[in-house]
Amino acid sequence: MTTILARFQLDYGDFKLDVDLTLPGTGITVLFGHSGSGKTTLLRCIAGLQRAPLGKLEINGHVWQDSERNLFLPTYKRPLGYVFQEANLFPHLTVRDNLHYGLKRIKQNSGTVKLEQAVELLGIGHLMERMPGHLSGGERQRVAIARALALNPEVLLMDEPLASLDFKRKQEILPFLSRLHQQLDIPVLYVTHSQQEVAQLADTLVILEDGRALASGPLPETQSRLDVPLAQDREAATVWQATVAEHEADYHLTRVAFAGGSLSLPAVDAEIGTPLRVQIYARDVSIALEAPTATSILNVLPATITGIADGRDGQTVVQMRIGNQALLAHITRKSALMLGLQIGMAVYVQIKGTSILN
Ligand SMILES: Nc1ncnc2c1ncn2[C@@H]1O[C@H](COP(=O)(O)OP(=O)(O)OP(=O)(O)O)[C@@H](O)[C@H]1O
Repeated sequence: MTTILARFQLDYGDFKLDVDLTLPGTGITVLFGHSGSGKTTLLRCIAGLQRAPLGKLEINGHVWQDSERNLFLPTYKRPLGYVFQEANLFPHLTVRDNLHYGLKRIKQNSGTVKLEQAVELLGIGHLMERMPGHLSGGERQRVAIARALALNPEVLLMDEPLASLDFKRKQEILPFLSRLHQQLDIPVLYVTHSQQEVAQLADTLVILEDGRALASGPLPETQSRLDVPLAQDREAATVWQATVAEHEADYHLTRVAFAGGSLSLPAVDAEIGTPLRVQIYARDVSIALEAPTATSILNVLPATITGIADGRDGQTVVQMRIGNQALLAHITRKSALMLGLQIGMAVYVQIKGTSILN
């Protein structure tokens, strides 16, 4: 399996970047953190737009930087796509010409993504003869992403590509981004400070703070780590990858399977086997010591407590595992004491609500 090794040390005076990351060579890795945490600086180091004095970067086994050997591949020699916050299309060229621009310098048909496939994936076939000035912000950004993909990159770097769009446009474009990682093998490094984008897109999450990686790993594990601030947040949630297993038409329900069992959800219009992302807010999870026998809640699952921490405002944050899946619960401190919750205890979780993200 391909991996991305990224080790950088850089000093701007007030700000220092110091990261040592091993990231998967597939799927979407979200670089998440507050403004000023170093997300863009890290992405620029990976692109070679910023040269970290101490740095090692290896993509797919190819070394793009190794300061010990004084090796630094300039940006134009790095097979990458870069999507910025603003689409940066040439205003005097049609969408078609924008897409073809830059293709001349790369070997056609040598890689995994063809221009036609990028156009199809981003749903922009009907826009090919338009000028950028006649596109919506979301359409412009889709063209910019297709243009980056058509370069056949070994890695796609995206720096807050939705930040300049309003809520409605963001919602329009997110499904296209989800499709990228379902249908392409290119690793995507995606910068955002939006928890919603993390939930909808991330396979791997890197949490940056003050130029350092506080945590890095698969999304549900990283979201539910008790030593990073996300788990304490009022909007704390865990996102599970699941697949549609069965439709219970009489009840208007769909059963989805995940690594630790199955969940009943309000009916989903999707074929059996369709992958789904299911978000479970920590506030929607309650805990019982015995299997509740009389309850209206459909999703009751056996779990093991793996961590307990104080939360805000009289809350306790409980980290659990259900099969291979991590889950967070926010319960009152009083309930945690009354139940005598401890690490290693076998409990039952009741999930009051779920939301489907794709
Ligand atoms: N060329 C530079 N010279 C000096 N300081 C810089 C330079 N570029 C960025 N910085 C500083 O480095 C820090 C990290 O900036 P960076 O843009 O990487 O953060 P970010 O997490 O992407 O923030 P945002 O979400 O606001 O874009 C900031 O304090 C910024 O002011």
